[in-house]
Amino acid sequence: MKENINGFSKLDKQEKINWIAQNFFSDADEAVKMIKRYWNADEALQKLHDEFIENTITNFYLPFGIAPNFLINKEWYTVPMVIEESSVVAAAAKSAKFWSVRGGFKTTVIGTEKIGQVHFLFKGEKPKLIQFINQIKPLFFDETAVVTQNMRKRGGGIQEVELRDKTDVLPDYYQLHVTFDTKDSMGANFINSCLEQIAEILKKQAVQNPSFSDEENQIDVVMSILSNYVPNCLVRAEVSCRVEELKSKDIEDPQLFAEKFVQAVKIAEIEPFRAVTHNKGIMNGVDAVVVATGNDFRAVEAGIHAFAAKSGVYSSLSHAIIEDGIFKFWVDLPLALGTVGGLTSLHPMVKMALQILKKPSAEQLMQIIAAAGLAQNFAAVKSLTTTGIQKGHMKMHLMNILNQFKATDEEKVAVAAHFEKEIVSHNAVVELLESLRK
Ligand SMILES: CC(C)(COP(=O)([O-])OP(=O)([O-])OC[C@H]1O[C@@H](n2cnc3c(N)ncnc32)[C@H](O)[C@@H]1OP(=O)([O-])[O-])[C@@H](O)C(=O)NCCC(=O)NCCSC(=O)C[C@@](C)(O)CC(=O)[O-]
Ligand SMILES: NC(=O)C1=CN([C@@H]2O[C@H](COP(=O)(O)OP(=O)(O)OC[C@H]3O[C@@H](n4cnc5c(N)ncnc54)[C@H](O)[C@@H]3O)[C@@H](O)[C@H]2O)C=CC1
Repeated sequence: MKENINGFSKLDKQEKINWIAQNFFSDADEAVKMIKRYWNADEALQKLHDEFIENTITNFYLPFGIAPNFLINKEWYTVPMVIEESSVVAAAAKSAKFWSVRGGFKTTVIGTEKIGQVHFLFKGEKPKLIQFINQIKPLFFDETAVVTQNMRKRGGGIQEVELRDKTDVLPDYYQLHVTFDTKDSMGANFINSCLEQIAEILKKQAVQNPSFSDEENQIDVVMSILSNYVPNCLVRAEVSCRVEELKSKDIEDPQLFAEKFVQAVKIAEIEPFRAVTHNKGIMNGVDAVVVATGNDFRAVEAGIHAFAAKSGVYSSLSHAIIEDGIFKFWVDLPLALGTVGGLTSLHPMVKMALQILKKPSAEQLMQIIAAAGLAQNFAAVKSLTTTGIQKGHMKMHLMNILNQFKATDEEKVAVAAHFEKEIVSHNAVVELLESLRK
């Protein structure tokens, strides 16, 4: 067995598959068959997917589910969700339906500012640097005009360039902290292109600046890159109703429910161990729509968790209160999203997801995703504070357990009927299957 290789990238697709099959599987032919079973029958479509990333050997399916009945700012949305975990789509759908008859979700885009930074070292006198940056600042806009012209026509572009002194935390370290509006694109490539040009302008102008010493002339640019921390690209989603209106099939005593729910959210606000799981519940909804719409889930995850820790202590992203008999539950999320660019016009299922969402702008998508996150969080915390999470989650997970034990259709029907009234557990399902098979 050979576990390392030089020049793997230069092999063709079949050679890559053979190398994997021969080195990691006792039955190489079966492994090749499995890899190819996941190829798309349409060769052009397969080629498109092959070319999204590097060293592609096959596809990896995730389910594409639908959560209907989201009423957001009085408009109906049907929300596509791509996720591997059972009960998430059901929970989102259940919450959406619940809130649709209680006024729906109200969402607001609080800001759309994106951020990028040129990180550089300057060994010299700070007042001279400040004066220099002020002097050359117009060039950052003028000399990037070609790159930014289309974005400016859309009403976006570079908003501000600010010098930030970081020498108290790292010797000689300064930043050009640049803010952008990238309209309907996430903007990573646009921002990085602008930043690299801004860095060139900075270095070129420094060399030519007569008031700098020989050392000050040599500004050392360490890197130029967007930040995925976007606290001012922020959206709020909220739901509210009179406490008594919370009464439903699972909520017999709405006052008690509301108080316990608020308490559960407070615990997530002050206790990081709980906050992480609480926020994971929010991300169940957020990530599923982020992935379905072809957005960069790593960027979204990184930015949101940094936001959750902005006070210095990791805390809940959502909040709840009861005020004057009104139950109010809301979430603030930083979300840098695109409805153009990236994979949005390339991946056929992403195009379909965006079509189902009625071709949203980036701002509309921020609001839909925030609503999906809040819906998910409501469902989870509602279950946690009433029945416990396992009842509903395991009900949805039942099919996975049955498939794991290769249950036949008849066995599935019999087991599902049995668990209509019983709580599902892995052991209970296995025992029942074994008794059916005797
Ligand atoms: C699972 C449910 C929804 C069952 O809830 P239920 O009361 O058994 O559902 P129901 O049969 O009464 O149906 C009501 C509605 O729920 C939805 N629904 C119901 N079943 C389905 C289904 N099979 N397929 C699609 N949708 C379904 C659907 O909208 C349906 O309306 P309808 O379509 O009939 O008009 C509920 O128990 C629930 O919301 N549980 C919470 C589940 C959850 O949060 N899962 C996430 C995974 S756990 C986790 O990762 C996070 C966590 C919990 O740790 C976070 C935290 O700690 O905060
Ligand atoms: N740290 C990070 O998050 C990084 C992420 N990326 C990747 O970059 C990609 C996103 O970059 P983008 O620049 O958004 O995509 P992109 O490079 O595909 O560019 C989108 C382009 O669409 C055009 N456009 C057309 N209509 C527009 C409209 N209405 N509003 C705005 N722009 C419009 C603009 O020219 C814009 O620059 C993602 O795939 C992401 O994974 C790349 C580098 C770093």
